[in-house]
Amino acid sequence: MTGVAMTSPEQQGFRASVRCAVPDLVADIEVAPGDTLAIIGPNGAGKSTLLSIVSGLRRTPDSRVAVGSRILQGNNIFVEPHRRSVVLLEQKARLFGHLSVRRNVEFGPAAAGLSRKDIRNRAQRWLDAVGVADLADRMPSGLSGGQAQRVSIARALATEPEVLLLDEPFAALDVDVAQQMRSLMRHLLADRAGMTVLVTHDLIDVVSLADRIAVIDDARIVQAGPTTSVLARPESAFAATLAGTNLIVGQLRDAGTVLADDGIRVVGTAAESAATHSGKAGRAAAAFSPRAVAVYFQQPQGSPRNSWRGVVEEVIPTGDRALVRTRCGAHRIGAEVTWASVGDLDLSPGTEVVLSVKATEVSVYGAAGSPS
Ligand SMILES: Nc1ncnc2c1ncn2[C@@H]1O[C@H](COP(=O)(O)OP(=O)(O)OP(=O)(O)O)[C@@H](O)[C@H]1O
Repeated sequence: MTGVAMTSPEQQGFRASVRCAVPDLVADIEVAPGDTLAIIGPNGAGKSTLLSIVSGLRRTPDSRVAVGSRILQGNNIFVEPHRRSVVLLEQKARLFGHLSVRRNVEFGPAAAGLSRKDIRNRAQRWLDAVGVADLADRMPSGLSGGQAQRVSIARALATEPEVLLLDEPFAALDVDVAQQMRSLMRHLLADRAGMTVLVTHDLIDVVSLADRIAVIDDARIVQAGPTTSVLARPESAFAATLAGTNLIVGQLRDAGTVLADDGIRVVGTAAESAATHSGKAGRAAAAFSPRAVAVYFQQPQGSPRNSWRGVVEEVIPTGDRALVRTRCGAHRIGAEVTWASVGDLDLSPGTEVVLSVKATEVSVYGAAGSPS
């Protein structure tokens, strides 16, 4: 990707063409209205630098940033961060410690010059939307980490930004709280007409929230495309590691069951409550580790709830074990097994096998995006 045209009024999405000398960073991104782009990549790849430039917190002379025909940076224009309608939400909730929860959420609408009544209404709407209305009179020091992050989401969204930037928003939270927040965020994003850029290291964040992915490595974008395509055909070591988890995306049939387009049915454990676990258009993802996959010659006894016929494509050494990559329908499923099993089953490319996974080893959660 090279220079991004910044003046076409037909293009209503968010576009940034980032050029930074120190650190040396070149990255062009585009996000369509209503979409979420995940930026993934190893530590030090340049993700946070990218967000700081598009939010206007860091000024680099050659970068260009626009939302539709509104230029935020470029053509001798530099819009200050608080006037961009771009909000950055970080890992750590940064609430104003001297203001109550309600006042924190009212801050943005008040700064935008809304009437007192509109400020109250808008803050109340967001306090309700993120489930913290009952905490409105508390001070930030009296909140748990998860509550504080909910309030900071309400505070960010109460400004109704055109562009929401999320920098590892759940990384500092306990696993259960992170899961609740992810589910909340997915619902908020599904209703948003604005654009979202999400920086994350977490596969579940990517699959739950992102329509598209840009993989950044060594300060360059090395792959970009729809989430499921990039994860199915990762072109960088980082994306491949992230995609190392077996992932089957399809329609949610009932709580914990995903039916993929090629007919593979996966029964798992719903990671979220029944009311919230399906994503856009009823899409859901089932994820399980290659270590949870057992390989047999024939249908195993006791008929486990997940068993699929497949053909071995590759046997890859991973130290004291082997990763057996198999093709099942349109999917690739990896199984990590001992070398003794490789020998006993005589596994090599072309061997027909039956794979099985316990439902308790499979996490099912709502997925963003549509099939690619
Ligand atoms: N102001 C600066 N001056 C010089 N180098 C910087 C500056 N800011 C960041 N860097 C360097 O630029 C590189 C990219 O940093 P950045 O924080 O953007 O990476 P990241 O992808 O967000 O990493 P992480 O996943 O660890 O947060 C790193 O090597 C970092 O040390």
